[in-house]
Amino acid sequence: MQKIAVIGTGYVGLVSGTCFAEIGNRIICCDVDEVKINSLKRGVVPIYEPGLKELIDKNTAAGRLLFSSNVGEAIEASDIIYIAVGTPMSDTGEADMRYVKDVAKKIGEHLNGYKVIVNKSTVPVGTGELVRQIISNHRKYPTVHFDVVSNPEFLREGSAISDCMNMDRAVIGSTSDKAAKLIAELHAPFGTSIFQTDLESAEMIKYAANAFLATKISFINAIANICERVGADVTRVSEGMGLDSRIGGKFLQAGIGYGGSCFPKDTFALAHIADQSGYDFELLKAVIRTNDQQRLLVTDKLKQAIGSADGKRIAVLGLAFKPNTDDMRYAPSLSIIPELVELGASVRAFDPIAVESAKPLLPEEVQYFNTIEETLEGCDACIILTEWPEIVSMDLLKAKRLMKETVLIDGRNCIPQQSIQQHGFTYHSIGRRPVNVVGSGLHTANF
Ligand SMILES: NC(=O)c1ccc[n+]([C@@H]2O[C@H](COP(=O)([O-])OP(=O)(O)OC[C@H]3O[C@@H](n4cnc5c(N)ncnc54)[C@H](O)[C@@H]3O)[C@@H](O)[C@H]2O)c1
Ligand SMILES: O=c1ccn([C@@H]2O[C@H](COP(=O)(O)OP(=O)(O)O[C@H]3O[C@H](CO)[C@@H](O)[C@H](O)[C@H]3O)[C@@H](O)[C@H]2O)c(=O)[nH]1
Repeated sequence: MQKIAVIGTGYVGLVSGTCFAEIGNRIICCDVDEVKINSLKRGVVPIYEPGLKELIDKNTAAGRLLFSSNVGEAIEASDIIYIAVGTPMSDTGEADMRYVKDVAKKIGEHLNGYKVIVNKSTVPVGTGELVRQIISNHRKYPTVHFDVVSNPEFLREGSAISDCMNMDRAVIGSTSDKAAKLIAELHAPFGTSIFQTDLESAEMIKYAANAFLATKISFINAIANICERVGADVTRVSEGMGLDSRIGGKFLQAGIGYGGSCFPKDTFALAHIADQSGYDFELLKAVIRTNDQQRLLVTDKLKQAIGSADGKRIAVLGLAFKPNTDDMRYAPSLSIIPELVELGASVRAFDPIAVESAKPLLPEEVQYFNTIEETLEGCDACIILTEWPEIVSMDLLKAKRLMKETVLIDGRNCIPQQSIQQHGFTYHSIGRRPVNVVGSGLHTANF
């Protein structure tokens, strides 16, 4: 049993802290946000993540998982300190390091014995060294030692607990073999394979992994755009490509591009790190540009289908950046809906979970509904932005009866081809070819 303080109870701190408690450690999840900590103490979980509330309840009841807004006390009472604070995108695109620096200072001030400081936040190369310096500069007891480890997090929102419990690998970077071994042992109950390396390489692995996944997405989106022009079907193309084990089928789902709390900011941050190092990462900059352009396709396709959006009633299904989360960070809906409102459309929105997080971020003219059916009533077109299971399996026959015009813009290529064929929608996708159109070069069809 290790005594661990996890500093920062955002997505990563809360999920990884809870998973470390689940395997028998004593965890104090701490945060400067007292409102968040107080709600966690009352059993109210501030984020939506399947299975998280149940796991938190179980581990708090067992006394293994505690919450505190006294960060200093949590540091003093622990042997391993995980830094899991945010590193958001700054105005200039680089990672904003102010929270990591604040925490490092706090650790220095409360270093009352040997501790291993582990960085879980996604940070530029060199942060481990920076953290070491800040702690040293603020040490109350200069003879007390500590080691710094980089252990980046690879969980995905929506499947975070399973990702944490069944990691493909734990990346552990440190200059201290003793500290690296301690963190490797911490992961043993998960059965995780360990990849041990130096501090700087561990920090780079996280950015490189996210940038590579983002590249796969932008690549398949570019292929989808070509498919539309030449009459191929991107779904079949990505399936066929993915069967090559050197390529793999994951992250080849074409659509309106990536959003979320990580890919947008981490691609920008890596491009910035590259610039600073004197290397112009043109490839990554093209990935970012392709992603920005991809979400513009929605309104282009809408105009193509219904002409002007002015005065039209448009249903938007799905607001979160992906299913199974209420996270709205860099969600495509945040740029597409304001554009629709600007074009004069009356927007009716549905999301099974994310409405409350979305409302403050969207124009006040947007109307929200509790069911897909209510949302679709009298609409001139329906746009799918998130592939929630209830949206993917919506009753298209009912939808057809409720809507004024049966126009469907599927930004996630998620509606089964057969359903579209059966129900006579004017269907626009991102590079899919309707099943009954052979070799026509068309990407839209009226059945
Ligand atoms: N969200 C993800 O899915 C994910 C996955 C892998 C890695 N990451 C990385 O992990 C880090 C955390 O991401 P997140 O989404 O959990 O962040 P978040 O922004 O949701 O939460 C960060 C938390 O840190 C707290 N905090 C800020 N300064 C603090 C301080 N001085 N002391 C104590 N608490 C403080 C904030 O109040 C907030 O609750 C980021 O670097 C991110 O890139 C995120
Ligand atoms: O084939 C695909 C796969 C994903 N996406 C989009 O890409 C974004 C990110 O999806 P996903 O990676 O599933 O979610 P995140 O929770 O953002 O997780 C990513 O970002 C985290 C934070 O760094 C990392 O820990 C994870 O490993 C990494 O997958 C979402 O908008 C998805 O819709 C696609 O468009 N096509």
